[in-house]
Amino acid sequence: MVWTTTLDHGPAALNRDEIIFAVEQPADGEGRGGGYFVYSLSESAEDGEGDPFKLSRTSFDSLDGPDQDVLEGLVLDWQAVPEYLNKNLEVVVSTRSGTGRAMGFWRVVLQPLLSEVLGDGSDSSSGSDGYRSRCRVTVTSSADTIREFARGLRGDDGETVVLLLSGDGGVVDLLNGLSDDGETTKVTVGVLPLGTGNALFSSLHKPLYGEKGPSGLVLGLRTLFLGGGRAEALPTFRAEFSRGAVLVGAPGADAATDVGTGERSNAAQVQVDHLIGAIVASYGFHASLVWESDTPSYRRHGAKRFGMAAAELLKESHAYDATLDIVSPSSPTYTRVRHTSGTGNKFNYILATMVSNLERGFTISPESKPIDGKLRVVHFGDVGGERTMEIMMGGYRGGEHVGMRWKDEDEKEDGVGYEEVEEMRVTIYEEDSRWRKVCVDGTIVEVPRGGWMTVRREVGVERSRVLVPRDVV
Ligand SMILES: Nc1ncnc2c1ncn2[C@@H]1O[C@H](COP(=O)(O)OP(=O)(O)OP(=O)(O)O)[C@@H](O)[C@H]1O
Repeated sequence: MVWTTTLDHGPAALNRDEIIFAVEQPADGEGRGGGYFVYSLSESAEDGEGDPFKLSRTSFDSLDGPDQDVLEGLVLDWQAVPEYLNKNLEVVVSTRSGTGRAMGFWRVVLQPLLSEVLGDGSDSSSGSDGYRSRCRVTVTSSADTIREFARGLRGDDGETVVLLLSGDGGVVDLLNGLSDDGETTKVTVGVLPLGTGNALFSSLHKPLYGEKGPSGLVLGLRTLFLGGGRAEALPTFRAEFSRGAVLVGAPGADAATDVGTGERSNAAQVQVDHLIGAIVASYGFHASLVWESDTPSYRRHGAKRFGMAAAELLKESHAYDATLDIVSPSSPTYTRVRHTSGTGNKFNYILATMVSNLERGFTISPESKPIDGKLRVVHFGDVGGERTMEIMMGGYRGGEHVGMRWKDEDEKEDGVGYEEVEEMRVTIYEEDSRWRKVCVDGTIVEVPRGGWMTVRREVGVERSRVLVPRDVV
């Protein structure tokens, strides 16, 4: 464990983006002591060498100095720690998320901070038994661990807070493990972004992200410890699949086992009839990219794996044989979506989302706001690899792709479709199973030829609550 306590640095020694929070130290009866402890986190590059995390505590007499404006907004009052930190804490460490840093983060960063803020029960004179007696840690050992864990929480009456050290896959595992259509569960989830894309986290924190600024983990810790008790209902959608749809594990890995939503047909194929999601449901380039980039050799590269796998996929420039029908908020029936590009009846991209960002720097749905509960679809036709690339680059420029339009050689006009929907249905006609993968929040499902996926916004359903940063919603 790297736990560096630095007591002799002045304010200029701190990197303001690394500051998590500051706490005031009580002075003794004679006015000695007092001042502040400032906690900060430095991280090494995800795919770099050396210790990934270093947590520091620095002592100051006062907050005066160059970082005063930042520090004053980050003071944690010992007497007013967020009320959810006094509930049962369930920490979930997802060992396979991202580049495998979750366990290190728990040991080196989160556990010491919980001890500092809540006490660890070792000081009997404080009269507090600390957080340890009400904190349980679950470390994943398989693709089923989080679902199993979540099943054990069903029916929770609001007394549990899950601190999820994972990416989006952990969120969807949790939601689906919790989801039992007959029972309500009231857990509150705090996400510490240790996955690759971390779309949900990045979208919830988007208003706080600048060009540079604090890392996702620093922001996640600020939300957790300074959140001011903000836990909001997490909007969700329900994806349903035609008969014969199966869950697919990462390429080359053993298939996932039972998801609690379908029946097992054999060891490698688990039937699935529906999944609950909160982030994204897609078919085409995005789903293929998520699936094909999930190999150990790509994973090693962190978020860069998407770009690397994208380059390979774009070379193939596959046009997906499918139809898309949508139900808009103003119409009760399905309308067929058509594009004129290329063959005129194929798609490169179909993606429904409830969030703005798929990664911190990649805005897929610029109109989406944190927790707005709206489902939006981005789609385009058979435009080829080069134009797909141009469109995707618009996502890295804040979502400029959604306004893109063009004319092909035959003067046919087309563009990127972007609209709010209540529901969408994708029907897939591909022969080769490689091109029949759909993605729900990172989980891959293979749909049979002629089969479909529908995605419907859930209205009036609260499956869990999620911690949101102060001043965002
Ligand atoms: N030890 C393990 N063995 C197999 N699967 C695991 C293990 N630990 C976690 N998992 C699964 O791996 C998946 C990790 O997905 P997660 O989304 O958290 O990371 P990611 O794919 O890197 O990030 P993102 O989805 O944000 O891009 C989860 O579905 C989780 O259940």
